[in-house]
Amino acid sequence: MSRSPSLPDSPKLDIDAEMGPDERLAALTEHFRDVRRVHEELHDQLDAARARRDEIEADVDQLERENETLKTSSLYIATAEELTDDGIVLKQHGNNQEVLTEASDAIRDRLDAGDRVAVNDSFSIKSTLDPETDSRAQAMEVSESPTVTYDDIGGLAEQIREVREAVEQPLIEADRFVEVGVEPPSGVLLHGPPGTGKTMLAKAVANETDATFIKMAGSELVQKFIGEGARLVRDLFELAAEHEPAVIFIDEIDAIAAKRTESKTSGDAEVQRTMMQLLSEMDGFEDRGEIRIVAATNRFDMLDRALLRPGRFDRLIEVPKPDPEGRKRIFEIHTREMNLANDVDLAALADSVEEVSGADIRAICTEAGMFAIREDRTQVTERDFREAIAKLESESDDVGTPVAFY
Ligand SMILES: Nc1ncnc2c1ncn2[C@@H]1O[C@H](COP(=O)(O)OP(=O)(O)OP(=O)(O)O)[C@@H](O)[C@H]1O
Repeated sequence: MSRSPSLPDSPKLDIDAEMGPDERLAALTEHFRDVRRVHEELHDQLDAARARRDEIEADVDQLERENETLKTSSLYIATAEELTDDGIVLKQHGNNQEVLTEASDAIRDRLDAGDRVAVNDSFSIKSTLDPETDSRAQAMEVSESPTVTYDDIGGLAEQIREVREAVEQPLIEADRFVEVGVEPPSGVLLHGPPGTGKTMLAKAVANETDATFIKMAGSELVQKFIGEGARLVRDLFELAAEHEPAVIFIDEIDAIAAKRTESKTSGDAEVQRTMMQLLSEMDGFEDRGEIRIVAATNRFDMLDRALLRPGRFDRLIEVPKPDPEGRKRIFEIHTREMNLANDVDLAALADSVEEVSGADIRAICTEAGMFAIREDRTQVTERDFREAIAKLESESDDVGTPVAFY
């Protein structure tokens, strides 16, 4: 800032009693001239000061406006992926750019990996955001690392091989697909009776590829989140982009993608909109990077064929009920942690139950364990299994054997 100019000296009147009238008049005239000169100088200084004040006021206005814009300017949303000693690894939503940034101790203290934060242009964290409590969070089950492994799945060796080829390889060896010049399958559709391990397969592939598992149930979209289906489908893909690599699992896809002629809700414009949104997300999928989509249905016959076109669910994998060998393996898996008596013959048990699913076998094992607990025993015997089978058979007779949709 420029310094204020120094004030002119006050003029002095040189007059004394010995002066004659002419001399006094001359001195007074001289003094008057000096006073006028000083007055003019002061006047000029005042004008300059006023001009300077106007300039400063204009600067202040400008700074105030800039300050206001800075205060109100939008912040970007990002996810704190990792809190390291070197700083916080952020992934910005939308473009997925990853950066390493710093945060104040106050912010860092209340931040966990996976939290959403608001960042400015230079990626400094301005605030942390509350976990989403909206329908998006309710409608989707997100699991950073599901614990299911291929080893936990019995009797589906061929299906595991196909899922690995269609989902796992494109995720972990994306470059090879580019080198060879083939498009990996966009989506994989698992179809088969309830409780046969479709969800397990999707979880296992997410686990084995260290991908985030994001599940959405088609039936909930149309029953629970009425009017929000299309938006939730869009959010689902956005969420996956924020958590790459990710496996999107859409369970009961038939609820949003039933053939128009057969669907009870065929007239429902909302269901149609949800399905159109899904198709458009899948069609614009190529540039989505490390996201794979797995869907499941036990009503394959009902599916709108538009869903099965190339570039959409173009890999169909049937997940049937297990054969005797598969049943034995599933019995082994679900009794791994159980204290079995020597008389338990899992192969014989597997042979004696036909038409059961993996979920049924798990229920038999749990029920057999309950019989032992009820009788205060620590070992589970063959008889416990037989009684468990009889009990579950009678229960399924009570509710009626499920109609064979399939
Ligand atoms: N092949 C299998 N091997 C081991 N356990 C199985 C198998 N299939 C099903 N289970 C058991 O049944 C449970 C339910 O299976 P899962 O949810 O994967 O079936 P699903 O095919 O997705 O069923 P739905 O069509 O009803 O959603 C699993 O958590 C697991 O305990």
